[in-house]
Amino acid sequence: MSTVDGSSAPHSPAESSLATSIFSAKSPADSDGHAARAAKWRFATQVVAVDGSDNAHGASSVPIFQTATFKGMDGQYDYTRSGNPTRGGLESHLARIYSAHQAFALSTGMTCLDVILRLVKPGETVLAGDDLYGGTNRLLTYAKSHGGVDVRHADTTDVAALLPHLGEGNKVKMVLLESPTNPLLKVADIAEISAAVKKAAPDAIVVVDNTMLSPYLQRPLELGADIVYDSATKYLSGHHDVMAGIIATGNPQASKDIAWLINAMGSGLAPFDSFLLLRGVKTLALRMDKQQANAQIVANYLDALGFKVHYPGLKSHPKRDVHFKQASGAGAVLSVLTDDTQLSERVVSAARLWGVSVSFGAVNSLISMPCLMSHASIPAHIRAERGLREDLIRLCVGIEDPRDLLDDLEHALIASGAIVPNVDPTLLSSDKLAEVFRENPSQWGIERARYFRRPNVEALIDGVSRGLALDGVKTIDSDIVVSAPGKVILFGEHAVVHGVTAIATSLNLRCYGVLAPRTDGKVAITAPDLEAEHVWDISSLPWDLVPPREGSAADEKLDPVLLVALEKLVAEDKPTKTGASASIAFLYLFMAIARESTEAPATTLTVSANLPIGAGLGSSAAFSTCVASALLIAHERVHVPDAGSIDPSHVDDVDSWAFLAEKVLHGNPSGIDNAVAVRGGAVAFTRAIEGKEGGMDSIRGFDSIRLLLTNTRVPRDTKSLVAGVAAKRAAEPHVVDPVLGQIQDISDEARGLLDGSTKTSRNGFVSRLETLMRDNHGHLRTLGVSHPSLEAVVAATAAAPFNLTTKLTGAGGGGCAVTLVPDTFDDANLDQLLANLRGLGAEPYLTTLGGPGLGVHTRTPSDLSSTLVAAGPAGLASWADSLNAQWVHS
Ligand SMILES: N[C@@H](CCSC[C@H](N)C(=O)O)C(=O)O
Repeated sequence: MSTVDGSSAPHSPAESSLATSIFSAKSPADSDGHAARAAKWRFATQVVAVDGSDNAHGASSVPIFQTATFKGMDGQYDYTRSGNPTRGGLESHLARIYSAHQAFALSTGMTCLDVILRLVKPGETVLAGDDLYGGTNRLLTYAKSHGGVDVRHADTTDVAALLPHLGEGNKVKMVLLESPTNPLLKVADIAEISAAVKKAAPDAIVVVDNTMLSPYLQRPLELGADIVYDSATKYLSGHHDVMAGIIATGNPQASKDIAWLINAMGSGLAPFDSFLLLRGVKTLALRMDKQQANAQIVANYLDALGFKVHYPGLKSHPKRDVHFKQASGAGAVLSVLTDDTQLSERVVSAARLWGVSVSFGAVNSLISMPCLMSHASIPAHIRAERGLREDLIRLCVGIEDPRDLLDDLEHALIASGAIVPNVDPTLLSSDKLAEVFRENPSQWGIERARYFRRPNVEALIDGVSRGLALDGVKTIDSDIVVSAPGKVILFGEHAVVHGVTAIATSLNLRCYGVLAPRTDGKVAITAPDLEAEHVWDISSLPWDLVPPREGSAADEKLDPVLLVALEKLVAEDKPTKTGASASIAFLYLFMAIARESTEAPATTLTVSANLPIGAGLGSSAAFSTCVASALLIAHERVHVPDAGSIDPSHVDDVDSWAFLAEKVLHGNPSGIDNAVAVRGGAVAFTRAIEGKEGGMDSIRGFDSIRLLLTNTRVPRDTKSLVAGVAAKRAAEPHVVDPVLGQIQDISDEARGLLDGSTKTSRNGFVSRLETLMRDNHGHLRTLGVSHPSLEAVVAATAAAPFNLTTKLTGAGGGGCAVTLVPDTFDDANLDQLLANLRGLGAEPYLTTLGGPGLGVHTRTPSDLSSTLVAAGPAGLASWADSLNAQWVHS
């Protein structure tokens, strides 16, 4: 019985708990920070790294202290019932991998439950699940009949079903859960139940039997449970050559109580068995990965044959989302119904490679009939009441080659008559199936199974292997952190449609993205501002549809077939329109850049922006730039220097991919928004029209200027505003054409000011820009695209003492206005102006014009995704600053 850190272990044999491990009692010197690094080891490392360095002879595995007694009166150990170094070594190791305060090794899983149940006094209540292992049910029944304990059962998949037992007047001392349950694989929300119990019955403890998953896949103490136990006979030891049980406790009181009971009862694990368990546990992660991959293959196979399969790894599992919220895998036990008990018996008897045996968790696969075997001790009528059907077959999957497992299972299914291979589906028409269903619903399940053709086993295995990353998942080493700015059109909106040059500049309101590694073969997007939250198996994406491509730049056109396939795929999750567009754009780039599934890195992209979305300020281009740059960096197609700026050819590549994403989002964008988002500064854009040559020129190097950006919050319809100007031009060319000419002059002059070819002082520069803005706004008013809400902002900013110049930006008809704020403008006046604008119902943002484009953080600490989301739009700027300003830009 050992503490994780060895610190609170008793030192006198006279005390009840004596089991401080010889391996954790003293810590080796930690001059190189080893302890801090070791604390971050992943599970597969921790489980192997048994700390055996402190034993007297340097034995590299924990020795077996096969002794009942220890000499002396003041040593650490006196009697093996109270403590033994081999058991102590095991317990120290397990405490760590369970994230426990203390761990205890006992003789079996049922001994663990026996010890734990002794915490309940006569008259107190144990509230347990309604699907639970037969031995658990037996011991609970005994506690009721012989110990005066009030034992109740409820459906633990529904926290509401537990609440009536927990409130005032109830004496619930213990809530006992399995998740997933044995054998129906029902899932309880451990965190939700633990929180509900703590609230409604603060003195009650939550106990979880974690045997079905082991601590590798689920650690209930981290979810709020007080005590966890496992039958270590199963996954922990892994070879069915030792019986053992583990109790892991989450707090000092539970540890103290359990330690006392184990010593008093003498239920601690024997030294030789402790050694066997310690040996077995080292391969837990390795075995479990293979076992659950095989289980997924078997579950998919039976599901494809039309059987009702209970397995949290199947999409049809009703609590799949809850399961994967609390566990990192579906486990390796599944159960299946045939609708006919005798048929099930024939299937089980016909299996050869699958051993007919109770228990699970060993490296070899087992098949059983729970009602006749592991759960036979539950009376038949109670089994029926609890939905445990007699025809249920339990499959406990091992590490064999899955092709042999499927072959043996298929042989058993055919031999028993459960399936007929490769029946021509036309022989069993859907009409015929409907008829069978009407006459005999239970026969329908079997006929339906017959209807299905044999699944393509190789494809099934391949898909699962890739999905679960058995062939080595491709991912990235650490988080990739990128950012890109929004934009405003400073001059030339609307006129640009008619061939006039428009000038857009970047803002220091930005979108930030973190691309983080995953190890599960999936790709995900989390963009709360865009309502995008999706995860996909990489292997399930439509890779066959990715168009072939040469070179590093993106295609000019979107592939319509891939686009439609992705639209359908994303629609399955019923997203909002914005969420769907963002997800499709991300997936399109994810696939088109990778080209093949084997090249696609398992990652999660998390995105957040302090830029208003859908206000004409280039938020989608900033998003597209973040997606494109993060993915290109992940594929090492864009290299990020430690200092200086990103290579211009790489910047061009990012721009081409961001433009492609913009096409997914907007159909036919001009490209000006992504050009600004990628390059920053300003861009002069002229559309090729009526034989006139177009072009896009970057303008860099001008000093940024303070800008007040005011969102009127009046929604606008860009299409009809653009059409309105075209109609006006057709009707009144004598009015509109001269206006367009004057706007061209404004853009030309502004370009000269921004690129430095027109020399002037800083004040002259700002004041000339103000004049040009005032003129341009007047022209836009003439074109009919202003709006009372915009004119109210113009008036509010022009009023004394502010005297500032404002112009609408973008489509007009509402939307946003921009106001230049000269360097000398008084702060108190600025505060007053912001308040006045808010008073008009508008949303003002103080920002600057002309900041940098694409930014990439050069030395990224890990786990930034959650802090990015937690920062929220208002905290993003300080979040970015907190990354020590180690950014390089385009
Ligand atoms: N005869 C035994 C059956 C043990 S079942 C073991 C294991 N927990 C399982 O679920 O297979 C008994 O009655 O306890």
